[in-house]
Amino acid sequence: MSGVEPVIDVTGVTKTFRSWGAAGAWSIRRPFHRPTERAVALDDVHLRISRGEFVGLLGQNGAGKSTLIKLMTGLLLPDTGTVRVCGLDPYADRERNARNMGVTFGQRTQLWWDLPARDSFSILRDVYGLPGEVWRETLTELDDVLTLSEFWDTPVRFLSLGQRVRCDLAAALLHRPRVLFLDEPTIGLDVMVKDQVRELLSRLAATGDHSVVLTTHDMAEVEALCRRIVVIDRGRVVHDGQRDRLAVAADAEQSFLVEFETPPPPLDLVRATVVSVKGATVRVRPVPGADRAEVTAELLAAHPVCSVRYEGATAEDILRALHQRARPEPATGAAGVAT
Ligand SMILES: Nc1ncnc2c1ncn2[C@@H]1O[C@H](COP(=O)(O)OP(=O)(O)OP(=O)(O)O)[C@@H](O)[C@H]1O
Repeated sequence: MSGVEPVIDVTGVTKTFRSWGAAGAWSIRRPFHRPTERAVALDDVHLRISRGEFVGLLGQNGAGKSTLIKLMTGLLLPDTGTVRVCGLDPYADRERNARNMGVTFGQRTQLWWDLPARDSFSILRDVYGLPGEVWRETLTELDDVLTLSEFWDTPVRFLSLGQRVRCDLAAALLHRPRVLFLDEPTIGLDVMVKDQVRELLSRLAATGDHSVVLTTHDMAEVEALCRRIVVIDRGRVVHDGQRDRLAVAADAEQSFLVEFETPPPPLDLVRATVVSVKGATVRVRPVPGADRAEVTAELLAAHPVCSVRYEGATAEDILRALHQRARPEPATGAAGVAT
C-alpha cells in the first residue's frame, strides 16, 4: 500500500447481532419457534485513520465501540461494508494482520496465566519471529517506562491488576505494531500506573509511526493523548474531528460547584452564569474570557460561600454534550452539566 492510503479504512460498515427474544413470546401457532431480536451495533460507519494518528473512540455504554474494534481486529465480520487495516482484510487475513497490530482489551489478559510475564514475552518473540536484538531493545525501552523488571519473573496470576496491565501493554507492543487498538487500557488502575501507561502512549504518539485507536471513558486521558476524537452514538459516528473542536466539552468542563450554608438567593454574577442549583449547591460556569479563579474571587468577595469544588463535568456529561451538538434535534437544558 502507498503512504497516502489510510492505515485503517472502514467503509459503510453495518453490524447487527441476533439474540433470543423474551421467553414469554411463545406462540401457540408456532410452538417450536422462539423469536429473535436484532440489535444494530453499527450502522453505516465510515472511518479512515492515517499513519501516526492517535484517535480517541468515545461513546456511551453500548454505543458500538467494542464492536468496531472487534471488526478492525478481525474478531468479527461486518454484515455489509468493508474493513481494511494496513491494506488487509482483518478477518480473512487474520494471521498477517496480527503482525501489523497490537491489541489490549481492558482487564482481560493475553498473557499465559501460569508463566512469568517474561516467558510470555519470549514466546511472543518466537511467534512473531523477532530477532533477539530487536526484542531485547524493545523490552528494555518498555521496561524503562513501565518498570516491568520489578515483577516480570512472577507468574502472571500473582500480579496485581496494574502490574498485569503493564505487562499486557508490553506484550501488545513487543513486535512494534503499526496499529494499536487499546480498549479501556487504564480502567481500574491507580494514578501512578495510569501515569506510566500515559507516558508510554505519549512516547508512541511522538514517534508518528503508529496509528492508535483508544477507547476510554476517561476524558483526562483523551485530553492528554488524542488529537482526533470520534464519537459513536447508537452505532453511528456522530462526531469526527480534531480535539480542539471539543469546545462544547471544554466549556462544560470549566463549570464548577459552589457550596453555601443554605440555599442562596439568585446570584447575579459578572464573570459567570449559573448552570444549575440544587439546594445549597450551585454550579456556575465562567463566561467566555473569564476563568475559574476570577469567578471564585468574585463569589468570595460578594457572597457567603462555604466552599468551592473545581469538579468539572464527567466524561459522560461531555459525551452527552457532543451527542446533543451532533444530533439534529435541539439540545435541551444545560447541555449535560450535572451537579
Ligand atoms: N455478541 C453480542 N450479541 C448480541 N448483542 C451484542 C453483542 N455484542 C454487542 N452487542 C450489542 O451491540 C451494541 C453495541 O455493543 P458494544 O459492546 O460494541 O458497545 P460499547 O460501546 O463497546 O459499550 P461499552 O462502553 O459498554 O463497552 C449493544 O447494544 C450490545 O448489547
